[in-house]
Amino acid sequence: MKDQDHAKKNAGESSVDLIQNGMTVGLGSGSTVYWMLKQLGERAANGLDVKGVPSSQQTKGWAEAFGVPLTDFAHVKRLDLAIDGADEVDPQWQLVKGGGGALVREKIIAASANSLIVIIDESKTVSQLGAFPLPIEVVPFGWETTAERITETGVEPVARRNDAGELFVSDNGNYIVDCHFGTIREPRALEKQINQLTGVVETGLFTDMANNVIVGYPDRTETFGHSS
Ligand SMILES: O=C(CO)[C@H](O)[C@H](O)COP(=O)(O)O
Repeated sequence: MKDQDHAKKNAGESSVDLIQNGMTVGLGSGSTVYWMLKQLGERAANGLDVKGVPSSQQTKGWAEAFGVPLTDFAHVKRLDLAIDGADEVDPQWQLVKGGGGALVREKIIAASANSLIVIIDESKTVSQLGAFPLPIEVVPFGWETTAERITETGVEPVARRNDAGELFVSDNGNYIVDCHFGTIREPRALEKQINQLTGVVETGLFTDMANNVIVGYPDRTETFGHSS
């Protein structure tokens, strides 16, 4: 296993220690979350009473494979906590997410949780957001015009495609455009600006949402936040 994978594994596994008996937990998406799910499945098998709400079809599949009991928003209105990865985390814990294309459901889950725990390997920490292309989910109808409106923010959006070269379709049936800002100086303002554009479903900027950040290294983790 590569050092980065060890770091992701450490961060993912360590986050499970914050899950208490009886909790309902939002389950994020991505390769760091994979390790969290694996560990959570083991804890559930050993008697931890927990229910998860998955943020993507991929997460749902992994959770089922690992034996993590699942529920949905038809049955729970609030989550005790959410655990999710990120593509970039700045010193104020503003996040860029959506590299895996699950940003809309991830944000609904984060907004419904009493606490958001972000699990990352050390490579995700940045002094300023923007090097990672910001994903924006857009409605398919007239998406070209939505992309044109997004250029008002000073960026040329690039439609995400799958390996076959077709437009990538999210779990919600929408498209994603990736925006190479380079530097995002005011994440809060940019998040608001983009979300007001007609045709935009959601952006991968998650501002003022994270409560804890667990940074994984190949040999340890560091936890930052209210309970650290
Ligand atoms: O936002 C996400 C998916 O939409 C992921 O949390 C993000 O891409 C990080 O993924 P990984 O843990 O695989 O590096």
